[in-house]
Amino acid sequence: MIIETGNYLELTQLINPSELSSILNLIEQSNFKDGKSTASENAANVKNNLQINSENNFHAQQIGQIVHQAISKNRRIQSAILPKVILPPLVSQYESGMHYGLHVDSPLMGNQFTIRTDVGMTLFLSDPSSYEGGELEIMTEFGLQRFKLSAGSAVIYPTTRLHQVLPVTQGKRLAVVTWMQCAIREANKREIIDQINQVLNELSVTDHKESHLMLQQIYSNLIRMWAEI
Ligand SMILES: O=C(O)CCC(=O)C(=O)O
Ligand SMILES: [Fe+2]
Repeated sequence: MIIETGNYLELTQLINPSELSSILNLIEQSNFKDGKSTASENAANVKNNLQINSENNFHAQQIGQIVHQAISKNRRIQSAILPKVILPPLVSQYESGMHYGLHVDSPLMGNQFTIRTDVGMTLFLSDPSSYEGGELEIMTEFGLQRFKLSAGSAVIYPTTRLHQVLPVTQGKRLAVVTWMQCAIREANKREIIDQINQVLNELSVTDHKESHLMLQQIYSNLIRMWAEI
């Protein structure tokens, strides 16, 4: 029995190749703007990239829908993150020489509605061999972790951590970034809920019907105790 655990979720192929090419097509029809416009004052000082903003942009809204659907049907995300609200995503582009220095994301975000940002997500859109640099580097509680994932794969991480996008020195890095408010605010509680859910899935294919039912009750009651809706 392997229980996946932790607050850094790596999702291989969050979107499939056809969703990826739809997103890339939509991006081709959109215009990028200076990314400083969506950063808080402190972050704007270290932010040097280009962005497409979902608000008032039809193509970006369609990208948002594809990403939203992929998040909603992904069982690992639903189990470990319990998203309550997902922000309309931003599409970002880093060309050679661009980077996003060490920063902390705003705790509250959103224009049409405000969410508390519990976790952030980067969905990588470019083939990692097509650009140099551009790793997402997070100062985790276990030390520095770098992510440069395959096109279509994503990482979700606690927004409480300082992070940066290292300079792109060659090629172009495209990514979709978004933030979520979780039904359960604290990461350590979400981890317990996720672990129970994984044991429940293991038990569901065995004959331990009473244990399964009992654990389902514990799982449900803990969510009732901890969720803020
Ligand atoms: O592109 C990324 O991997 C993360 C970008 C980021 O940190 C941000 O937009 O706040
Ligand atoms: Fe960030």
